[in-house]
Amino acid sequence: MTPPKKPRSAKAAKSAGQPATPPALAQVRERIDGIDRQIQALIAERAGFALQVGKAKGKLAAAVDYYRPEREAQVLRMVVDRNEGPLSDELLVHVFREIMSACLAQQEPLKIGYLGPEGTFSQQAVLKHFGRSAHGLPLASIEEVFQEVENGVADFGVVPVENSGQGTIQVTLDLFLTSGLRICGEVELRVHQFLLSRSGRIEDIERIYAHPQSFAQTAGWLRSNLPKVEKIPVSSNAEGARRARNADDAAAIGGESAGHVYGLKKVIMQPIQDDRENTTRFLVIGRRIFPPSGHDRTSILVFIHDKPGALFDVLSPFARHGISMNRIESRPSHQAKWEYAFFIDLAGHVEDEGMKSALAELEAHSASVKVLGSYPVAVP
Ligand SMILES: O=C(O)C(=O)C[C@]1(C(=O)O)C=C[C@@H](O)C=C1
Repeated sequence: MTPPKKPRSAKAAKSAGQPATPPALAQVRERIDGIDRQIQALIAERAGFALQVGKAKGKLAAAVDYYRPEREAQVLRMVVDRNEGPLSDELLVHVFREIMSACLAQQEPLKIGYLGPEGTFSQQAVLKHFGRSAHGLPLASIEEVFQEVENGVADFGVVPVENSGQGTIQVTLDLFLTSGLRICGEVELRVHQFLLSRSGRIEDIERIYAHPQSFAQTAGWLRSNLPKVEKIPVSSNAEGARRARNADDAAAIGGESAGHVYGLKKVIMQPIQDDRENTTRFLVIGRRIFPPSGHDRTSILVFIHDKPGALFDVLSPFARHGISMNRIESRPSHQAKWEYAFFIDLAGHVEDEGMKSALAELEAHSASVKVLGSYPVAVP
């Protein structure tokens, strides 16, 4: 989380209307009530304009047609640019996402598929990106998330693609090899692992349930603090929390929301993962590519044959056009022996002139190129 911002100076604080000595509590609360009235009236006014924008888009079939991720990203970037504190960028972005989520849901809430059950980090990523007014659909697997977006049951899906400590989630990349879906957004989620149990008392714990990834992310803490406790791997952290709910001597490892959903207490108030910066990147998948937001990323898939200089031919058009590459990952193509697919993330949008030229040059050299999507870079 970005640290809360302080007013720039004593002068700034004064001009922001903060008096030198605090008035009595009742008076301050009166001021707060007045501000709340204004905020509420402004939110209602904003919701009215959002409805008007909706109408201006013409008669559209469903909520998915009103959704504009590029506009949402621009709104949130303006929030960050205006922020002079004392609240953090992350917190203000969260508040404005919720307002936009509610404004959009006035037409009809978006339906978002994710890897369930409830309480997973994927569900947290859905809430972070689409807000609480969207309707989450917990699904059994990442494959099912792709299927339900393909067949229109879900408007969008949210799938994990990489973790800062554990690397790529290969199932997700491989699904793009055959799917016709597009990437419409990305979400970065700071992953905080908590030790959760029914009693909340560390001395009661004799066994811990968790997904193997969560055991890996907390291995150091467990070695130092609970070396003798039995570790039982399960299919998801939410499943571990479900099992821990039924026993006094068991605990689970998982996100804060798994604790809420399954009624467990935090045994330790702080997260217990070894890497404080532990972050997972998720992709938003949908059925189309949206226009540029002004700060975008493009993901492409390039199929090449194993021949000398093949990788050089893939990379050089982007270098020639001054396009930065953020990530490159290779996977067997699953189409022909010794044929590879390169997943490449580039700075910019497919509608940019430089990107168009680079992609045209690339197509002339490689077996085939598939644009997976152009989407706004994650806002905090
Ligand atoms: O600007 C629009 O196109 C809107 O529909 C308004 C609005 C908003 O609340 O700001 C709502 C939903 C869209 O996803 C983007 C923005």
